[in-house]
Amino acid sequence: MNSIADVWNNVLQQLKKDLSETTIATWFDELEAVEIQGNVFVLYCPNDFKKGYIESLFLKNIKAVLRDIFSMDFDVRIIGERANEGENNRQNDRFSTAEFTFEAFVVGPSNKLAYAASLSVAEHPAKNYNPLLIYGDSGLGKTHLIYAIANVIRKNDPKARIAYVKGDDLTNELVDAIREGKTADMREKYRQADLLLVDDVQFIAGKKQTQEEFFHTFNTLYESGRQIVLTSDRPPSEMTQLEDRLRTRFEWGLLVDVAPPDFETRVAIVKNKAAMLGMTLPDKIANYIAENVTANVRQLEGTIHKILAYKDLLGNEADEETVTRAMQDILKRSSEYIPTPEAILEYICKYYGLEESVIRGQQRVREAVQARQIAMYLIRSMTNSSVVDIGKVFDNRDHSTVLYSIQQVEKKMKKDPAFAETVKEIKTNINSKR
Ligand SMILES: Nc1ncnc2c1ncn2[C@@H]1O[C@H](COP(=O)(O)OP(=O)(O)OP(=O)(O)O)[C@@H](O)[C@H]1O
Repeated sequence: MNSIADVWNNVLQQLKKDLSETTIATWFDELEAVEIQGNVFVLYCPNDFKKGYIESLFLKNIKAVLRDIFSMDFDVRIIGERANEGENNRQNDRFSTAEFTFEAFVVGPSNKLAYAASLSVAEHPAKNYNPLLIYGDSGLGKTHLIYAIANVIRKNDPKARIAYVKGDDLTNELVDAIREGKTADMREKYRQADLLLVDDVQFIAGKKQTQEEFFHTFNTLYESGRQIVLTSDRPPSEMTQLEDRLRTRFEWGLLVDVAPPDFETRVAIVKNKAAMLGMTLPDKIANYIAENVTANVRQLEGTIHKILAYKDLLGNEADEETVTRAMQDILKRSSEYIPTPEAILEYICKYYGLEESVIRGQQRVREAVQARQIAMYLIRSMTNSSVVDIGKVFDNRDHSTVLYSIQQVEKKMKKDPAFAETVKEIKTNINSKR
C-alpha cells in the first residue's frame, strides 16, 4: 500500500464490515483522501450536506478503521475546499454535477415558465432574454435553474467564462477589493464574463457603491452581447432601495417567477429526489410527504435525506411512522423559521403597549404610525407575505402604502442607529419567542 488513494480504498473496503454498501455508495462517493499530516488524515468533500453528515455520523467508523490499519490513533478532518482551489473551481464543480441540471429539475405549473425561459437562455445565450430575472421565495429552485443554465453553457462551450456571485457577497468582495486596491481585478473578473449569474441580487439594493459598480458591469456585459441571469426573492418593483437605473435594466429582459409547487409536482419531486439517492418510495408514502411538506422544495429534499438516514441507521423502511418522524423536525424548524403575520403583530402590540386595532387601523398618532410601519416592514422581511397581502392585514391598505411604509423604515434604520437597534431587537424577540 503506498499512495494515499490506496490507503483510502483500503479504508472503504474495511468500512463495509460496519456499513452497508448503499450507505457507502450514497455518502462516501464524493470523498477523496488528500493527505496525511502527522496523525491527521485529511479528506476532501465538495458536497456540504454529505460532509456534515459524515462528520456527525461516520467519523468514528473511519477512525476505527485507520486505527486497525496503522495501529495508531488518527484524527480525521474533512475539508470542503482544497488548498489553492478558489470559489470559481468549486462553482465549476457544481455546474458540472448531475444534481443541478435541467434533467434533474421537476417541471410543474408553478415553475414551467421559469424552466422554459432558463432553457432558452442556456441554448441561446444573450439572444432571447437578457437579462433573465427569476424571482420567488426561498427554496423553490432559482439557484438550481441558474446552475442548470451554466451547466449547459459550459457543456456547449467548455471555454465559456462563467462568473457566479451572490448579491451579498458582491458587496463584501467590493469592500475587500477597495481595501486592497484591487478594484480593477474585480471589474475584470465580472466584466470579462460570457455569462454572469447573480444570485439573490436584492441584496445589492441600498448599497450605493455596489450598485454603482454593478451598473457599469451590467452595461458592459449587456452592450457586448453577454448573458446576464439574476435571481431574487421579489420582483424589481418591490426592491424598494434599488436605484431606478438598475430597476429598469432588470426589467429589460424577462421576469419570471417560481411559486411553491402544487401537490402533483411535489409528489414528482419527492420520487425524483428519492430515486437520485437510490431509494424507491411507495406511492402512499410519497403522497403522504407531499401532503404535509408544502412550503418549499428544500424541505421536501430535507425530508428525503432524513428518511434515508433513518433507513441507514435504524434499518427502518420508509413507513408512515418513520416518515412522520423525519418530517417533524423539518416542519418544526420551518415553523421556527417563518413567523405568522399575526405573531409579529401581537408582539409589536405588546412592545408598544398598543391595541391591535390601533396598529391595524387608520390612527395617525406618531407611535401608532411607527409601530404600524415596523410591523409592515417585519412582516415583509420575516414572512413570505407580498405587499398586497400585507395591505389586507392593515385595514385593506393599498400595496403602494405598504411599500412606502417599508421604505420609511429602511430609510430611518439607515439614518438613526437607535431606531435600527429597536427594529433589530423586536425582530430578535419575535424569533426567540417561537
Ligand atoms: N422543481 C425542482 N425539481 C427538483 N429539485 C428542485 C426543484 N426546485 C427546487 N429544487 C431543489 O431544492 C433545493 C433548493 O432549491 P434552490 O437552492 O434552487 O432554491 P432557491 O430558490 O435558490 O432558494 P434561495 O433563495 O434560498 O437560495 C435544491 O437542492 C434544488 O435542487
